[in-house]
Amino acid sequence: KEKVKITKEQQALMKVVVEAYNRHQIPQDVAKKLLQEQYSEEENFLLLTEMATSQVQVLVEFTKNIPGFLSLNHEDQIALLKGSAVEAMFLRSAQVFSRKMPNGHTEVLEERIRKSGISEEFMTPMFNFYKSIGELHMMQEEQALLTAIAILTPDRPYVKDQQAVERLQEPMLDVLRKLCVLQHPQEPQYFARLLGRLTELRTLNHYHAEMLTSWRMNDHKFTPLLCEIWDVE
Ligand SMILES: COc1ccc(-c2nc3ccccc3n2[C@H](C(=O)NC2CCCCC2)C2CCCCC2)c(OC)c1
Repeated sequence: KEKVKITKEQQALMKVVVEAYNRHQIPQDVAKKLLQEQYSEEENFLLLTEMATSQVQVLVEFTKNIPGFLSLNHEDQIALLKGSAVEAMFLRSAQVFSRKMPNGHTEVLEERIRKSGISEEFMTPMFNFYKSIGELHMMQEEQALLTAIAILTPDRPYVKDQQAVERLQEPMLDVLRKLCVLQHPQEPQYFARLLGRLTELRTLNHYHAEMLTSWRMNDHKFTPLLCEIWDVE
């Protein structure tokens, strides 16, 4: 049985990505806000657009710290950010949702989200994803690397130099694979399950614009940054 070993370079790569991931956290905690009180559908939509706008800004800062990202062709940098922003947002939401909370808080949070204004048909795929992320009990290193791997997806629309993106994504996949073997020795399939979540994320991408436009309220207003990143307005 070959002894899996994380090299010095891989340790350094992981350290850079995890520190960037932890540095760029959402300013105030949306879960706390949602647990404090019930908001109207309009207030919830505003809260979502505010949180999502700040999350996109945080995502850009995180991405700039991914080794090699800033050396990519500039149009490709934009294509990767635009292509992964919604996935990164749902990945972050899933992590917020599956955080350990005092008894009963997760149920209250789920109820508040169910009643937030989002239409019924999207609840199942969204909560299935949140729960499948929760079941993995991901460490922060795994969360950071998985987010970087999602951003560095070579086959996003309009990416010209896919090989250059693959060359950045592969070392992340290698260190994540080794980390999974070392942290979850009893579960050889754990790495494959993590990557399976990225496939599930892509389906949420597909629903995203409709989730927003079908929010139970009139006159959905978006910030200019969200209009750029989301396919709305
Ligand atoms: C497009 O449709 C939707 C629907 C629900 C969510 C969602 N899922 C959540 C799970 C845990 C906590 C918050 C959650 N949220 C909204 C939010 O604020 N999401 C933030 C986005 C940036 C990263 C941190 C989370 C809430 C939902 C309740 C009403 C107010 C917004 C969502 O987040 C993409 C997008």
